[in-house]
Amino acid sequence: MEVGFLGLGIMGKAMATNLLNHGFRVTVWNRTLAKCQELVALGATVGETPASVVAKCNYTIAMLSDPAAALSVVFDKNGVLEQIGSGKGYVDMSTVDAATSSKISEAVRQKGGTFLEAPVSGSKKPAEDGQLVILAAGDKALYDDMVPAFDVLGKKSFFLGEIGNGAKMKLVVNMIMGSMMNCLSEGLCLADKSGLSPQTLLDVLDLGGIANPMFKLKGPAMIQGSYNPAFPLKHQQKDMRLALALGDENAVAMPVSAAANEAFKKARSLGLGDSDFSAVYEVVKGAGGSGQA
Ligand SMILES: NC(=O)C1=CN([C@@H]2O[C@H](COP(=O)(O)OP(=O)(O)OC[C@H]3O[C@@H](n4cnc5c(N)ncnc54)[C@H](OP(=O)(O)O)[C@@H]3O)[C@@H](O)[C@H]2O)C=CC1
Ligand SMILES: O=CCCC(=O)O
Repeated sequence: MEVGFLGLGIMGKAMATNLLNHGFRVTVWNRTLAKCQELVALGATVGETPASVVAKCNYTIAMLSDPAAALSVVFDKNGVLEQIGSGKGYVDMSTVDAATSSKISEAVRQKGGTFLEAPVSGSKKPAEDGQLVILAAGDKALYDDMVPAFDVLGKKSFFLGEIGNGAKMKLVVNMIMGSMMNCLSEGLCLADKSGLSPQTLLDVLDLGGIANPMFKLKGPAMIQGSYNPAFPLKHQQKDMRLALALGDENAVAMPVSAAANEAFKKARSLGLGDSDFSAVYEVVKGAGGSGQA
């Protein structure tokens, strides 16, 4: 199967590499074109623009940072829309809001193409290992066509129905994850300040009912103050912002998530946007450290 791939950031690079390793023919494009060279070494071909990738491939996947990037790659000059049409499918796996996804879907369909949103749960390592969870919605025939690629990229894919449902599911999941990360940060801080070992706290958590892979993976690095980005904090804050807007639309009060969003915003203001999202621990430590015991 031949696929185009737009966006070679942390996730896109891992996903495109995986497809190449499994025998897919892949044509890549990235805004910073130099980043394509690593993929060329693995057998990829380079497209000079998103439009040229779509012209070459019947199926094109995008993995871009945020709604602005997702829209730009489709609607701007040399964008996807210039070449999309009958017989061509476009699959956006970026995390965006439902309105962004709907706008892209309508434009692609107006040109005769098909569209699927397919954001993913799982980070850099699951992307490298083909263990993502794919949350697809939109054109069912395109979903069926993409199953061979999804089987390589993920351990499970869901088809969630109409456009917007994949985006919303992803935002709900990441809203929960961002709140949990803040809660873990407060717990580590509280353990430390009250004379307990943060590592022992992690050991206790891992044996109980709230054990989870995120605490197990991120906790030890947080204790070391190490925030090598797997999931950049600026993207987690974007997801909190979009999830809170979804709560607003649906009149759902989310005070816990709103507080978590403030902590991520604060972290961004401290220059931690490109660090891993677990760097929100630095904000919690700062707040916790300013007063008397
Ligand atoms: N990292 C993770 O753990 C996960 C991330 N996601 C989601 O996947 C998406 C990608 O994440 P990730 O790979 O981590 O992000 P990165 O920041 O590593 O990569 C972002 C990509 O978007 C491109 N980009 C940014 N702005 C524009 C623009 N205006 N026009 C064209 N291209 C643009 C970048 O190009 P350039 O190289 O030129 O900057 C790069 O290819 C995000 O929506 C994120 O929320 C989902 C699940 C997990
Ligand atoms: O959007 C990023 C999700 C990261 C994860 O699921 O671990």
